[in-house]
Amino acid sequence: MASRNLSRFSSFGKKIIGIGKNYSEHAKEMGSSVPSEPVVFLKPTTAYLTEGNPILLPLNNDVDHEVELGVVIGKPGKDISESSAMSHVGGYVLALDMSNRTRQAQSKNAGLPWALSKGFDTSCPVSKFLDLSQVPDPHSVQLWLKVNGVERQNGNTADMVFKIPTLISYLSCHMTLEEGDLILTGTPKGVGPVKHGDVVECGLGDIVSMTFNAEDRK
Ligand SMILES: CC(=O)CC(=O)C(=O)O
Ligand SMILES: [Mg+2]
Repeated sequence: MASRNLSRFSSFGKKIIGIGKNYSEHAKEMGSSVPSEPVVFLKPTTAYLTEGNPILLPLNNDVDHEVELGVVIGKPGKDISESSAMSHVGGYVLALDMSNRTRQAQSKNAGLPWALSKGFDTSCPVSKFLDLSQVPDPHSVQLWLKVNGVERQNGNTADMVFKIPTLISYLSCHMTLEEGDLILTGTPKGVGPVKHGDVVECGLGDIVSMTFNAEDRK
């Protein structure tokens, strides 16, 4: 695996590509079947949030937490093969894919895109950038999340349906991947609501953790 130091990224200013239902137990808890190819959505760059700033809950206040491993693209590419895909990874972040469930259910039922349910401001809290040496095996790390100190999610990236090389190859056949793009690789089971005043703490094994307060947006 190429070793590039991309710790110069203080934020990941490029597009955020979300992958849905990439853990079978989470697909099951959502009442969905396991997809036969990756389910893809986008979040705008205004979704990024760093520690020290609150998650602003949208007005209908029905937001779930989803803790995820984020893959940061370090080398641009199009039509990337699975065998070369990992050489395009520049590093990782711990990420939250905050999701407005009421709106998402409305969109699903109407056959409409998830953009508003997934893309509201502050819907993508991220940790500091982790370079490749900090996550030597991205397919074997624990993802955990607590709300107000109570565990809600605890899963392992080994259980991803589509592994990182498959995701990179698949996505790059549809859109050019740019340096600084972030791929959210899906969440394990245990998603649940976050309300005003809640404290959300999550981690990637003992590699990194982050904490965010949630507030109703004004
Ligand atoms: C049902 C979802 O919101 C899909 C998703 O984002 C996931 O991580 O799975
Ligand atoms: Mg997600």
